[in-house]
Amino acid sequence: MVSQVSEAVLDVIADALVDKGYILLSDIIPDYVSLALLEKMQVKHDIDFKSAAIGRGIDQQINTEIRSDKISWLDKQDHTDREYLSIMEQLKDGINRRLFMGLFDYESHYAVYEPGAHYKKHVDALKGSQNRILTTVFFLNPLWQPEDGGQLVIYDEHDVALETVQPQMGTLAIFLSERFPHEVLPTLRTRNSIAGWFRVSHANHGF
Ligand SMILES: O=C(O)CCC(=O)C(=O)O
Ligand SMILES: [Fe+2]
Repeated sequence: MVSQVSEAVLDVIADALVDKGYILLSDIIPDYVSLALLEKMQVKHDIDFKSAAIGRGIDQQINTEIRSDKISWLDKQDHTDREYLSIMEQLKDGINRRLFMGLFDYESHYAVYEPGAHYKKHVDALKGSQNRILTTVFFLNPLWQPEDGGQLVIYDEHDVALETVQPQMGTLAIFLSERFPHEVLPTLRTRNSIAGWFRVSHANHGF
């Protein structure tokens, strides 16, 4: 079954990206999809999650002072992943139709933050190199409490905190990758999420 994102929701997302550059949504991904994704993460855990690296290409390195999550990339061939990716595809097309952003593809990974893990403040798009335009973070943690930590804090260009997002099951954050520094506060509970990036192609970007 492929779930549909309504035109009205796509309008809301596009308007928010123009007005503020980000949006937090809580009911865009159906529960049966979120539950399947969470179940898959829990089953896969310790099988092929790898320590996440920072940087790109030959500069890539693991630095647990900066980030200490473990990741596994989504795969179009997988039935459960495909359900999520098809919703992201609808977002891509809907946003492109409204805002002409030229979003071209989407890469995403599951991420597990074990107790104590965090990701220090950073910006997802390093000048020009990866063509990341829009970041998505989808959270898969039922019954999260503020005292569990692990919040996603989104800052503005002047490092003023704009939002402190609880990583609650079903919440999707979308923000412009170059504009918003953000961090994951140390978590006290195992924290599951899917981080993803809509990118423009090299050809579109003029490199
Ligand atoms: O999981 C989150 O809340 C954000 C993760 C993140 O910033 C990243 O993977 O780049
Ligand atoms: Fe990030």
